[in-house]
Amino acid sequence: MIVAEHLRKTFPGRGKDKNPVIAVDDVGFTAHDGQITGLLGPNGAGKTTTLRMLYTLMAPESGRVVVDGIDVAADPERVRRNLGVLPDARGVYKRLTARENIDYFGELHGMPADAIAQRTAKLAAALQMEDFLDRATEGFSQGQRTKTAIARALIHDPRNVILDEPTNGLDVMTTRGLRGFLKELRDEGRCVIFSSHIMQEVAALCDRIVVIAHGKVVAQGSTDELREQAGETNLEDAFVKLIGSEEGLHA
Ligand SMILES: Nc1ncnc2c1ncn2[C@@H]1O[C@H](COP(=O)(O)OP(=O)(O)OP(=O)(O)O)[C@@H](O)[C@H]1O
Repeated sequence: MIVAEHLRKTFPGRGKDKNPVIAVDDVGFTAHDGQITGLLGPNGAGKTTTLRMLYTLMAPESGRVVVDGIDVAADPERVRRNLGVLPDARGVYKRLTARENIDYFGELHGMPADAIAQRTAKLAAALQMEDFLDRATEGFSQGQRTKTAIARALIHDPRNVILDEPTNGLDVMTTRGLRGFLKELRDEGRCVIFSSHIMQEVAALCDRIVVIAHGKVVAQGSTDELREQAGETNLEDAFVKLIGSEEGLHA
């Protein structure tokens, strides 16, 4: 379970505009085990910055993150052992094959070789990676790189999974496959959080949706609860009302 409490992050102004950028402003939500939680918001809403604070890459200016009862600021190492992260920059090593990329992370987590091999086989089957598993990742398509980065993030079988825009740039079939995979992770009882700027994406997949705009949580709940909060029967109308724009409505 991941709890975000009153998170705030400001960046100094750069260039001509010296005003600081308030990227995240009092963001709070709980992502439960056995559920998929979606962070939905338009470009620049603060999703990536929020996720970076959740997965210990960036310290919040105020507020805190608690993962499975552990305060991230107090014991980031322990938290990281129970997190699988797909960052916004996928960053696969291009000289290595997909399998070597995955193995490397398994080794960093101190896993024995046979456990790495077994887990890789399971992930490669679930993500339909068998065709390219032993190819060097240089020249990989965006979907192949994303799948490699997801498998690498999950090699150590983490209880909590955080994915930044996992379906970005993926084709319809790959997206369908990935959705099924995320549902499996949820059904295994894991806590899954992902960000997206596409309403249909989160509506199709998430048990809970946290709607973020201009660094703030403007609404959260199930799709039914969001419709109710917005006073709209149509989900699309509800999102437009909550976010205040039509951005992100069309995939
Ligand atoms: N390192 C940084 N330095 C300065 N400003 C930043 C930095 N990181 C993020 N920002 C600003 O903070 C705001 C939130 O950015 P963030 O990347 O969190 O949004 P997002 O919701 O993930 O957007 P997108 O969907 O476009 O990826 C934006 O205005 C962005 O320009």
